[in-house]
Amino acid sequence: MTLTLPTPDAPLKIGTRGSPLALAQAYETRDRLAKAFDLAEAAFHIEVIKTTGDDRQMIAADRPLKEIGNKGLFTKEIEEATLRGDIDIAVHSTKDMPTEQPEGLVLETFLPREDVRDAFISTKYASIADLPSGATVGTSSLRRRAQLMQIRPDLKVVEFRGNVQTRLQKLADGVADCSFLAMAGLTRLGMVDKATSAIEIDEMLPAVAQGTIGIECRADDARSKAMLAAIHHADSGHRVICERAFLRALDGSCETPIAALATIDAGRIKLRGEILRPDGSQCLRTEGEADVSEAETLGRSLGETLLAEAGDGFFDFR
Ligand SMILES: NCc1[nH]cc(CCC(=O)O)c1CC(=O)O
Repeated sequence: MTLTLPTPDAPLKIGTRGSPLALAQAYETRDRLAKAFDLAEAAFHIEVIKTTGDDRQMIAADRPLKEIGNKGLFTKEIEEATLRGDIDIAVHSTKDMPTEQPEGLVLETFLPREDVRDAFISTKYASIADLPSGATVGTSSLRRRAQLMQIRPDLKVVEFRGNVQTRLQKLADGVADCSFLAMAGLTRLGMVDKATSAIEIDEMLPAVAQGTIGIECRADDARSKAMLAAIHHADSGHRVICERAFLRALDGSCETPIAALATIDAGRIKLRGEILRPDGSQCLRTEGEADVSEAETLGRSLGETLLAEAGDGFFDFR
């Protein structure tokens, strides 16, 4: 196949959400493609698409995410635009993506993974360990909530959402004593100085695919596939495929209390995973390793093992 590259008159259309982080991720994708194919910025068009997750009313700041129903909250409308051909490629935080893609779309491209850790953010305290008994934690993430309750059942959790600026304002207003964000998002926004400290993996295992940009396109779009192949980062891909297989086996989403992190060393992939009861009263952990070529199988088998161990109703609120 001869590749007909995009031009300013017939640009490659890149779809993204409109948040500052989403735009930064779309620009990174565009810049990597421009460099790989020696193209001008004008050969790309960035199309902002509003998703349910961006709808202010739908997602009023005090409404818990779990009530809204969240499979594909930040991705559905963008996937539909890709299928219609309104855009050619869709740039996502892989962490926000359901484990299955709609018929006709493929998710095969991942950019080099950023810092996978969560950030601790507070103007009063240096770290989780430094929080006094009964301190108030602002988060909307079921995973972070359950992990915190597991190690610090004395803490009080309040619902907390919004972009970095909103959260910092809420902290300044005393709505909570601390909050949490992914280090990757802060880094990509050039705001890593807003993190009070980075939380080590042993203290808080990150969400599946945290810190990884994933790019989706139509399964039959040979040009986009060929272009994306040039910017794919293989190791990040193996790691995310392993973690997402784990999540899929558990039938989880970005808002189930599930955490997992795969690492690669000398051709071997190692996965650590955990599931928690929403109130943090129980945490089941697993760990295993395999050849990198078995990344998906490793994730699935560890997920199946934990699922069997958990039994019915593990994720139910009680
Ligand atoms: N669910 C929201 C979301 N999706 C991706 C990121 C950060 C970037 C990433 O993890 O790739 C965030 C915010 C956060 O958790 O702080």
